[in-house]
Amino acid sequence: MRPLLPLRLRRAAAGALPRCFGKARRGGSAWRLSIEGNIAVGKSTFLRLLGKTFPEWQMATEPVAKWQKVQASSTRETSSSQNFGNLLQMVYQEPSRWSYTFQTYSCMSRLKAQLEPLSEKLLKTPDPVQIFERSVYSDRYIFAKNLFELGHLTEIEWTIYQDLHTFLLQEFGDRTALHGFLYLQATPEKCLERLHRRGRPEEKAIQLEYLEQLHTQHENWLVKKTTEVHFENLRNAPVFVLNVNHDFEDDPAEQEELMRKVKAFIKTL
Ligand SMILES: Nc1ncnc2c1ncn2[C@@H]1O[C@H](COP(=O)(O)OP(=O)(O)OP(=O)(O)O)[C@@H](O)[C@H]1O
Ligand SMILES: Nc1nc(=O)c2ncn([C@H]3C[C@H](O)[C@@H](CO)O3)c2[nH]1
Repeated sequence: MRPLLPLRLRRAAAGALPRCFGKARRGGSAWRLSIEGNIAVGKSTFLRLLGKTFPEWQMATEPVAKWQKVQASSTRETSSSQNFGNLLQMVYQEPSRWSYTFQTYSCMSRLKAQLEPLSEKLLKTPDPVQIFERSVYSDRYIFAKNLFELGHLTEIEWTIYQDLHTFLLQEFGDRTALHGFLYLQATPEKCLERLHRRGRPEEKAIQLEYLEQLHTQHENWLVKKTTEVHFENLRNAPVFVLNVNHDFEDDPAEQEELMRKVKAFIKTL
């Protein structure tokens, strides 16, 4: 495994002072964070709030629509109109058949999102920040790991997935690295309540037990740090835990407080 310097050391080596927020733009870079959290905890809602509060930041939503309608990527010769199916529905209906396919596809779509160049607008911003909804890391250390532990990924599938994941992340190294994580934390019961309220058809059969398993995976990776991770920069990345059990959607004071906390966290990076 090629050793990767922790990102903050690489920034320091390149002359950028990691504690100085204003220097983040040197070398055309931005502060890169991922929002992590259980299904329906409120990541998209939180991302929209961040977008409203900090319109100059660049946000990358989770590409759920692509998973719900898998299409061939278009080339000059082919049109991308053919729909090959709803992979999200397929993985929930038949997890042992479709988990490997899903994780390969979701990992690739997250990798593409993390490799997107900074927008012109962001490049003109003095303190550029990019926020991703989940990451190539949650793909492996939350979902794929959980599916393997549940027996939906076989030993051989899990081995190949991990091999591919490690290879891709080592190859793209710096370009996929994140400076920190915003972990939206709520009880699995609260997530189930929100999941039912949202009513996404593919998720109808999700039971509390699945959300409990995913909650444990998040806690082990981001809070207890007992999950074995394979990337030096990931081991050292700061995690900011935000308790979002409280329904903040109609509470502007709570929203303001959450946004203030995020800004303060970024200033510590
Ligand atoms: N803090 C909150 N208070 C009240 N309702 C919320 C809150 N956050 C989210 N919701 C509601 O919960 C539901 C799920 O939220 P959202 O779609 O943002 O979750 P998510 O974490 O992005 O889900 P997924 O894991 O599927 O991507 C939505 O109906 C949303 O309106
Ligand atoms: N199996 C599986 N692996 C993933 O990496 C993954 N990421 C998200 N999801 C599911 C959760 C929501 O239903 C829906 C939107 O987040 O997609 C995933 N499911």
